[in-house]
Amino acid sequence: MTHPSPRKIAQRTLPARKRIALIAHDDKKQEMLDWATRWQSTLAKHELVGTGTTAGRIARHLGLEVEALMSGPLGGDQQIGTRITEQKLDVLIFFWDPFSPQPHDPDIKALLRLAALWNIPVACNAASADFILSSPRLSEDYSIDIPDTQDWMARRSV
Ligand SMILES: O=C(CO)COP(=O)(O)O
Repeated sequence: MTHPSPRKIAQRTLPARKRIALIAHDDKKQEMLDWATRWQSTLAKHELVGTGTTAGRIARHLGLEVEALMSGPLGGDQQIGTRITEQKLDVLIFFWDPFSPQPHDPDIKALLRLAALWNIPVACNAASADFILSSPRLSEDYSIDIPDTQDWMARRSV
């Protein structure tokens, strides 16, 4: 059964101090480290979280505090997705690898779906991540449209 898309929207405010998720697939980890090194002082002003291996490497190499969730193949992408759904994450930086199939491909697809659904800024490569990190909105409160969950539930008849 297909569901209609949400009809009514609500707002939520992304705080000035953003909760930013950092994730990179193995062949993209060095690129993520290089990118994070360029943005180190900016990233240090925000709250960082990541899938296990990515978070560990960024914390070790850059000396930044990064909350490490489970490694991606063990469910880390789903944990990040849960944070998005619970409105506890504001930005997703995910350098996924377009050349290597991943055992947890359904989890990756689910994460990207939730990021699209909940309208948070997402970067899947370094250029997009540069745009997000250089935006003045990164360090300001910023209001986004999200689905109105109460309206959605009220219209469900099953
Ligand atoms: O697989 C990942 C994202 O899909 C990343 O997981 P790790 O950071 O543990 O390598």
